[in-house]
Amino acid sequence: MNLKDHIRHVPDFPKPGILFYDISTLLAHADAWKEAVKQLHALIAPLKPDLLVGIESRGFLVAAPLALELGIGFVMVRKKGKLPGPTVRHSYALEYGEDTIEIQEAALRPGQRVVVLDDLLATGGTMTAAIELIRKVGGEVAATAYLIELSFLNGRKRLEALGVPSHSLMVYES
Ligand SMILES: O=P(O)(O)OC[C@H]1O[C@H](OP(=O)(O)OP(=O)(O)O)[C@H](O)[C@@H]1O
Ligand SMILES: Nc1ncnc2[nH]cnc12
Repeated sequence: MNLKDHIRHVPDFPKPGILFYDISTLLAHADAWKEAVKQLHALIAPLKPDLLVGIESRGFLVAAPLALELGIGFVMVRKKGKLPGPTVRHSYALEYGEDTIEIQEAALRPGQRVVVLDDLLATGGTMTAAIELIRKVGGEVAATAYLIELSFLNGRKRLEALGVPSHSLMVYES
């Protein structure tokens, strides 16, 4: 099965000039979605994380089923203002805008090894901010993983500079 057959390309969304890689079509196809989760499981299980972290919102869709499959917990990184109690937050730029994300201070125990999941790696701005937050609350980021990587936006290099490897199922080079 070619997972790329299940990704819809939408020009000029959410802004003129952006080609949007839509995972809705993958999620709606039971066999393709099951295959994607299976392939991510094969990449992540050998890393033996203590926890998975998912980034709101599409990252949740990827991290939650995988955490269940791995039999480990799942921690949310959310857009600002959504998490109760003490949090740390970080603002960042992404391919088509800017935003602020947060994690709860008590989300991780010091030294816990996490893998961070998102649906897509573009510039790496979102993931850089997430790594910053996880490190601030004492976590160790073993790796990041994605369904889709837009390699021409060089997110992987940006994360390598932080000492964090990236794994992706589908790579688009232009
Ligand atoms: O590598 P970057 O340039 O940072 O871009 C990647 C991020 O952009 C999208 O999130 P978005 O903020 O659109 O949120 P959503 O998941 O709620 O749709 C995507 O889900 C990644 O989180
Ligand atoms: N081109 C793109 N398609 C879908 N999600 C994205 N997040 C950042 N860039 C994106």
